[in-house]
Amino acid sequence: MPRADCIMRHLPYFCRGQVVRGFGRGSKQLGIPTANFPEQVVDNLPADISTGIYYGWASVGSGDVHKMVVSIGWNPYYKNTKKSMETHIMHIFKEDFYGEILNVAIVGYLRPEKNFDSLESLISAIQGDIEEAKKQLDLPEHLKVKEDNFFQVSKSKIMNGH
Ligand SMILES: Cc1cc2nc3c(=O)[nH]c(=O)nc-3n(C[C@H](O)[C@H](O)[C@H](O)COP(=O)(O)O)c2cc1C
Ligand SMILES: Nc1ncnc2c1ncn2[C@@H]1O[C@H](COP(=O)(O)OP(=O)(O)O)[C@@H](O)[C@H]1O
Ligand SMILES: [Mg+2]
Repeated sequence: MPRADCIMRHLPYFCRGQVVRGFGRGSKQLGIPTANFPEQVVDNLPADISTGIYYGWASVGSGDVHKMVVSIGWNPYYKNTKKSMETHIMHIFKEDFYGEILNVAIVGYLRPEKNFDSLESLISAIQGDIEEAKKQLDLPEHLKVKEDNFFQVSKSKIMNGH
């Protein structure tokens, strides 16, 4: 079976988890903050979901649903030894949201993780991913996932707690 089919079989893929601290490189070095999931969430991904760069929708707590890009893997540029799953949300937040619940719906695959010979080329690749994701997410098949019950449930659950 072609590689892309293996990935697509799982999509859309929904998951939620608490936002934890990573290495603090996302915003400081790259200018692109990524909300990192705990190890447990990463370990629970389907075994055959490929590492790489994906796009989809995300919300924080019971907040609005925004476009996002997510990187799953070992960040070859930084040679991480632990697999991570990091989401950059295409939205300006007033403050950090460590400790909050991040809801993520992955709808499409962009590319495998790569190594780069400079920080500038890593940054421009990520910026290219963001532009491509924004375009893809305007397609009707992807837009409908934004309205999925997954995001509604996260709202009602949190409201019931008050
Ligand atoms: C859309 C996107 C694409 C990425 N692509 C790569 C990649 O190809 N290679 C790589 O080493 N890291 C890639 N990264 C990961 C960045 O290196 C990572 O976000 C950065 O190390 C921040 O890590 P931190 O949250 O632990 O601070 C990507 C991140 C995003 C959001
Ligand atoms: N648009 C955004 N997308 C993702 N995270 C954001 C965004 N805006 C602010 N943040 C905050 O920035 C943090 C990620 O910054 P980053 O530099 O990647 O640090 P870390 O290594 O701790 O993940 C997130 O956990 C979140 O609290
Ligand atoms: Mg991060």
